[in-house]
Amino acid sequence: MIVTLTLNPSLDRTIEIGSLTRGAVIRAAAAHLDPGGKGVNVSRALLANQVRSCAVVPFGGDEGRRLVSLLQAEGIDMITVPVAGPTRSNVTLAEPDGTVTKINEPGTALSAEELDTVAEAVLSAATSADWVVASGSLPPGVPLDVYAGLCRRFSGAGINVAIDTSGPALLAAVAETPALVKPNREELSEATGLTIVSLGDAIEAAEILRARGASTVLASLGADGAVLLQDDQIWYGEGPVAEPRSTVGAGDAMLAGFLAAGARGEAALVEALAWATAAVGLPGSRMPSPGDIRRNHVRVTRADPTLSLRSGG
Ligand SMILES: Nc1ncnc2c1ncn2[C@@H]1O[C@H](COP(=O)(O)OP(=O)(O)O)[C@@H](O)[C@H]1O
Ligand SMILES: O=P(O)(O)OC[C@H]1O[C@](O)(COP(=O)(O)O)[C@@H](O)[C@@H]1O
Repeated sequence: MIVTLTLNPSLDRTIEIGSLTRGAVIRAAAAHLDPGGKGVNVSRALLANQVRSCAVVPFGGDEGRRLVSLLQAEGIDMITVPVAGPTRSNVTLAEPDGTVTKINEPGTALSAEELDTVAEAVLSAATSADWVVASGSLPPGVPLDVYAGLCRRFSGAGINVAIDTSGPALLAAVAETPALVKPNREELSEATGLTIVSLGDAIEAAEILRARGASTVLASLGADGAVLLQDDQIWYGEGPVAEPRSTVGAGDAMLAGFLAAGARGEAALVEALAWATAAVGLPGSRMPSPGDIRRNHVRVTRADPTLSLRSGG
């Protein structure tokens, strides 16, 4: 069983447009509303593929109630924690060539009492968990070491913790030896100060995170695929997407696929890439179901550090 924690969930509105012109009136071709936030999406992807999970979700205001009703409609197993501030809304502008522009609100502050209640919910759900996934940005006022505290709490209890966040919260968590971190290219670069233009740069940055405490690093590299550093092995993989619709949630689908496949080695990386590339082909942040996921187009090999990355760093 996999417990996910999303301290800063969102209502995700994805608006499909022809092209983005600042200052213009842009007529949208389509719009999608999805429940969002990184841990929420991991749970949605797991549910869509019949893997048991429990999502811990603070919610507030009209937006929060809408979020909970969307998650209920999907049949998500969750522990919801009512909080005073309204849940945020995040907007993505998606262009036909796959370019996305994301506007993520900061979210509203959680009080110390609310945070304690959320932490208790995670502890109670985690009694039967193999993994706890702590994912996404922190709302204002939440201590930057909150994920680090979870790592300390659960590594003592023999429960694996996966972290997908950025900035100081990522650095603090890495120091508490999480089983897994899933940075994207920007997060890797920010965490290490390295500019990442080749696979070798990404590997060097991931090695730094491992030296600081992360056991396994699954680094996603956008259209360039992903690299996995685990034990003494380094795997690289990618998969083509015939028609990109929206990359929102692709990283979350990747993490879900990796965990669903047992979180080890080449086979788990293939699964992670199959789920991520399937998500890119779906509108909004829709999570892929078994019928969307194709594994035979994913190529995973031993990593060649000299490989140049195509997409911008
Ligand atoms: N434009 C794209 N084309 C093909 N695959 C993509 C594209 N963008 C993302 N992906 C897939 O989704 C995964 C996660 O995307 P990425 O942007 O790195 O993470 P995040 O969504 O966490 O920022 C990538 O490793 C890749 O497999
Ligand atoms: O917590 P953050 O970093 O603001 O990110 C939240 C956003 O990320 C998402 O979880 C998508 O994440 P990815 O595209 O990184 O997989 C959205 O659902 C949500 O709006």
